[in-house]
Amino acid sequence: MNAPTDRAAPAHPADGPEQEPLSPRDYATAARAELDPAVWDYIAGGSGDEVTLRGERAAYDRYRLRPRTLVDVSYCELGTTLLGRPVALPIGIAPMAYHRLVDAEGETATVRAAGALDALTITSTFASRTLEETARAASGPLWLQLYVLRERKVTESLVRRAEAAGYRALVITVDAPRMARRERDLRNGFHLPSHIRPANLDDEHTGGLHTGRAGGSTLAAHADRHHDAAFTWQDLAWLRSLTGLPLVLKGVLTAQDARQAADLGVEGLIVSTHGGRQLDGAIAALDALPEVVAAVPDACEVLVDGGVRRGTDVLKALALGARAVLVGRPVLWGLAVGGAAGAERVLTTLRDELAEAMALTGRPRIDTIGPDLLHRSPDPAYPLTPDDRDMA
Ligand SMILES: Cc1cc2nc3c(=O)[nH]c(=O)nc-3n(C[C@H](O)[C@H](O)[C@H](O)COP(=O)(O)O)c2cc1C
Ligand SMILES: CCCCCCC(=O)C(=O)O
Repeated sequence: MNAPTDRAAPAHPADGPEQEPLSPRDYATAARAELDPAVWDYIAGGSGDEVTLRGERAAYDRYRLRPRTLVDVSYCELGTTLLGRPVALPIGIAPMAYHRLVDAEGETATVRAAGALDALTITSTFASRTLEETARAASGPLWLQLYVLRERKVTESLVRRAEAAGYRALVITVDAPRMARRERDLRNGFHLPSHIRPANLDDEHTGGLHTGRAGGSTLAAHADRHHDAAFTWQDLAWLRSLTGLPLVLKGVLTAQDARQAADLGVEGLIVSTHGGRQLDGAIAALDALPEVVAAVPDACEVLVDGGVRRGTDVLKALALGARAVLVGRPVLWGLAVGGAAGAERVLTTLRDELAEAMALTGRPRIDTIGPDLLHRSPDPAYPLTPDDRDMA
């Protein structure tokens, strides 16, 4: 059994004399060398046969770019707005549980990295720092991701705390009524090391996360106990009535659900397969994006996540109608390798690559990016190697 140990999160090797990683994938290689293998697997892995995990990358590789030339691209403007607030770039950080698995500081380091670029951060319900600590460390926009728990008063209290701490939106994850079977975690008997806990929840809702056994994942057992698998569209009205904060649904993949959400006055959608970690066999988020965008009025903003690893990926998602993309694993790789500075370098790389891609395709502003930029080829560019699978 390859269970995580109680050893401290890694010292950051990028501080040493080695060659600095250049791309997000370089960060993945460096992070993998650093992390406990069970932690690496928890982060890298997907559900089932990991078909959807691989599909997220393949979807991006199917698109080629159709550049325009002789356009003045001496300055490219990356700024946009999200839910009416300006952001410096259309790239934000996806909600991810337990950043302290990869860095002793955790979410407060991540949010400082995002703040340095004025990028959006979405903090997870299962953060390993409290939402208040994260808000104090933030200088960029901050949204809170919510898992709706059986005990509604816990959810309600998270909503109140988010309002008080200055969060600007609530992101309700709707693709995880239960946790999918993630076989890497089951094989590893994945559990949290003793110094890490879901800091936003009280002891009554955090038990059992620290003792693993081969064949089981304590995160899955915890979700079975506490997640409300009976939460439906009707219950969303309850959440709506609780707060004036904008609501964003994360994990929508069909026009039907998108329309239903927009009809209920939801302000935003995140098209997502949870990074290939929930329904295995689900359509890639990038492939679902056009139908979701077409189904909702402009007032309902559509973001996408899953498999974004290059600035050209961001460009492709924007061309298919996304208002912004979210990045998950690459941020944890950067954090593992270099703490806040490492996460910031990953985001900066993506930002600079996007600026380059905009210049080289003759699209100097976000509003010049549209579907005419894309050519869809029938097959992925390159078969994925086993290594790609883990970097996916
Ligand atoms: C380690 C890890 C933890 C995650 N935790 C959450 C979570 O707490 N809530 C949530 O809505 N999504 C969670 N996700 C899914 C991400 O928000 C996002 O959808 C996905 O990682 C995007 O794909 P990418 O990692 O390929 O960029 C998690 C993903 C990872 C890799
Ligand atoms: C899906 C229920 C447990 C959530 C744990 C954090 C998470 O979303 C993940 O993908 O891991």
